[in-house]
Amino acid sequence: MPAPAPAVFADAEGFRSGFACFVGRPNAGKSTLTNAIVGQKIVITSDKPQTTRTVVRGIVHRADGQLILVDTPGLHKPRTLLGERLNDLVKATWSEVDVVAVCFPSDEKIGPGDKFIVNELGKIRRTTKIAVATKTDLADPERIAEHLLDIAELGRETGTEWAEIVPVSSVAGDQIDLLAQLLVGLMPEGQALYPDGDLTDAPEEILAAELIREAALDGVRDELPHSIAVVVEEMGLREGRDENKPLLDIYANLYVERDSQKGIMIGHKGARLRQVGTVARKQIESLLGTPVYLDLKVKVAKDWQRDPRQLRKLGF
Ligand SMILES: Nc1nc2c(ncn2[C@@H]2O[C@H](COP(=O)(O)OP(=O)(O)OP(=O)(O)O)[C@@H](O)[C@H]2O)c(=O)[nH]1
Repeated sequence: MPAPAPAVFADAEGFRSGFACFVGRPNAGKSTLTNAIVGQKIVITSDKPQTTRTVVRGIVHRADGQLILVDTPGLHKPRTLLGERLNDLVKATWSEVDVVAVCFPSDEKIGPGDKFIVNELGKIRRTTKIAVATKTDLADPERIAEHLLDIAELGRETGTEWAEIVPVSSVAGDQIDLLAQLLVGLMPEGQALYPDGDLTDAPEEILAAELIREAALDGVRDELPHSIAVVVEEMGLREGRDENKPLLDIYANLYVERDSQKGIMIGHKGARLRQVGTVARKQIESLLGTPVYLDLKVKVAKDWQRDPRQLRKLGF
């Protein structure tokens, strides 16, 4: 991780800086909201629950402050060792940030999963909590009003004091700027923590691996999404290229848990893997701004979600 360097606003009076994280049950829209606030796709999203596994920071630069967003996996009842590790990661993050924003999707009623999260969050006393009603484009005004009341009620029931309750839509871009402004206002006074213009401090290898995983998740079903892990083994500019025509070589392995899954990932005559590679390559090129050569291989790491040694190897 590069050392944070002070930015131009470092000495501006009244400048605020700090850390916030979005939490919420799987699929609540946390990653999409992170990308919307940062203004660029730095976190992968998908319609499969529990997509987020790594903690990636998004950095929001505003005239009045700098907001560092930490993305966390959805908290859920753990069924595997991976599940337990992810839950631990979530709680460790909560106690380290200045503000925790709990996301409640407006198109769904508040349920036991949300209560579980807010109760757990209540145990972390000092952190400021706000509630975000996400996906308001999927609900009509009456439903949103009812949802906001339910969120306030959940706060009362669990003894949680919401510093704000904010409805937003990442897809429609509604109230995103307001949310950023409110979050910055809740940060402690202090100088910028990252250089101006940096959008994330996640290493490029991690970003590339995540974009490959996102492409691989598209169109797979059942338990296969959870079985996919991607590791970038090697990444570097190809030597001997003209300075104006760089090419970034990326060698990555896509792990699944069983031979049958390997077959599905590769597809008929390799068609599916080629498609995943093409989609991922374009996304990586657009994020990093360099043409990419992507060498993607599918490997089997038998039952890796339950095996401590393999989990470590895959970065968990
Ligand atoms: N219509 C609409 N859909 C949204 C909005 N925000 C997110 N979604 C969709 O909801 C799904 C889940 O979004 P994510 O951002 O991946 O959710 P998450 O909370 O990060 O999910 P996990 O990583 O599983 O914890 C995706 O299909 C998104 O496109 C929104 O504002 N409006």
